[in-house]
Amino acid sequence: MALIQLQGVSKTIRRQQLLQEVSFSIERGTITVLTGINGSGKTLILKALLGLIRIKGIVTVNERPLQFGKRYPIQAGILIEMPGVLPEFTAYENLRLIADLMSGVGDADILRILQQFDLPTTKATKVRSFSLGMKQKLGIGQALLGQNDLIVLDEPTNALDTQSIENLIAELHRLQQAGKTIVVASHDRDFVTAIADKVIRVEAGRAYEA
Ligand SMILES: Nc1ncnc2c1ncn2[C@@H]1O[C@H](COP(=O)(O)OP(=O)(O)OP(=O)(O)O)[C@@H](O)[C@H]1O
Repeated sequence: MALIQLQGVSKTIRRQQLLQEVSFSIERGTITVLTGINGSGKTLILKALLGLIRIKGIVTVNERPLQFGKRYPIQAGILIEMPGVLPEFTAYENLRLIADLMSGVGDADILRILQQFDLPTTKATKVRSFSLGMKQKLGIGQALLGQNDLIVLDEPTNALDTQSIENLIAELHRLQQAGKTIVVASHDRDFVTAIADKVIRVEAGRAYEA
């Protein structure tokens, strides 16, 4: 049974049809990757399946239709567009803020994420002094923290070095083994090949199963 299904999803903004009859399913415990050139519609599809934009068509989660503006039915960790990190706080404090909103996430979980992505664990280093790649890794860490059923990452390899991409691949495989469902948008071919169970090619607002 699919965790998420998109059926005939279309989106028009100012008379421009940006998504056209997008239909595909996301199976539980799999890694689905949306790939395609800049502006093809990957981010809009991610927003549609998260109920973040109003659409025509149907998105079901656990076989129930999603309703715009209603609470999302499952717990999701999300990185879309710029990472939402607070510059005056340390990496630990940024993750702690999210952990405090969740139950059962302790210091050990936070430290494991910091170590996995080679981020400073000290109280001295504020995020304001982080490089672009470090901020991106912290944004990924925010999405991976906690017991999320679904993890959605938009272009996670942006600004990451080779070692960090390898760490991310290992972490995504580990999460998949733990039964998480992962959806990623990426135009990084090697990364896509390394992680994808299913590839959805997005072209001019249409989606094709590769
Ligand atoms: N709020 C909006 N208003 C008008 N056009 C929009 C809006 N959001 C997205 N678009 C347009 O929709 C198209 C798809 O955008 P989207 O962000 O989904 O692309 P993408 O495939 O994620 O691109 P990238 O690889 O650059 O992240 C683009 O042409 C974009 O300009």
